[in-house]
Amino acid sequence: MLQQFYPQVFHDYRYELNKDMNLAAAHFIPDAEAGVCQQMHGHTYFINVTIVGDELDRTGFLVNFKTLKEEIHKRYDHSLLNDHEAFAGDQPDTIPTTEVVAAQIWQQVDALLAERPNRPYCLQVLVRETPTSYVTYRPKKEDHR
Ligand SMILES: Nc1nc2c(c(=O)[nH]1)N=C([C@H](O)[C@H](O)COP(=O)(O)OP(=O)(O)OP(=O)(O)O)CN2
Ligand SMILES: [Zn+2]
Repeated sequence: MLQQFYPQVFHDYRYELNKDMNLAAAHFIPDAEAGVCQQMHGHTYFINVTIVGDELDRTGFLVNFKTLKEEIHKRYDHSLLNDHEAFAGDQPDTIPTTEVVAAQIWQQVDALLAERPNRPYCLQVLVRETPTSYVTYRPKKEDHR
């Protein structure tokens, strides 16, 4: 299946965890460049997050798969993305394009992981908006905690 193709990130952490999820959401891109996508429309977004680390927590997890799903799926499923504060502005980094959605999910997941004593790290977020279009977001070296 097309959605099961993942770009590999090379690293030397001991553990790598991947969590897939689907969510249904609507959006619109308020710019003439977006053509028909200026009109509100929906997607079943496919999301994959890649988490790495050298240490596990006391449960033997890098991070619980369910925690990741709750953070992302619960927030955005069956919502209009433009209604969320992060996507409500008119600056390029607040328009709910696939690129910005991927970057925003990275920010959220990074904030969540920063609180964990075993310090896992999100190395990649993949957001597929349609069967033919996806974006991967990878933090720069200077974003590393
Ligand atoms: N760089 C980006 N380009 C476009 C985005 C985006 O988020 N980043 N988004 C859109 C629209 O929201 C649209 O929903 C998706 O566009 P597209 O892949 O063109 O959709 P199609 O299903 O029509 O693709 P086909 O391969 O032509 O069937 C537009 N551009
Ligand atoms: Zn769209």
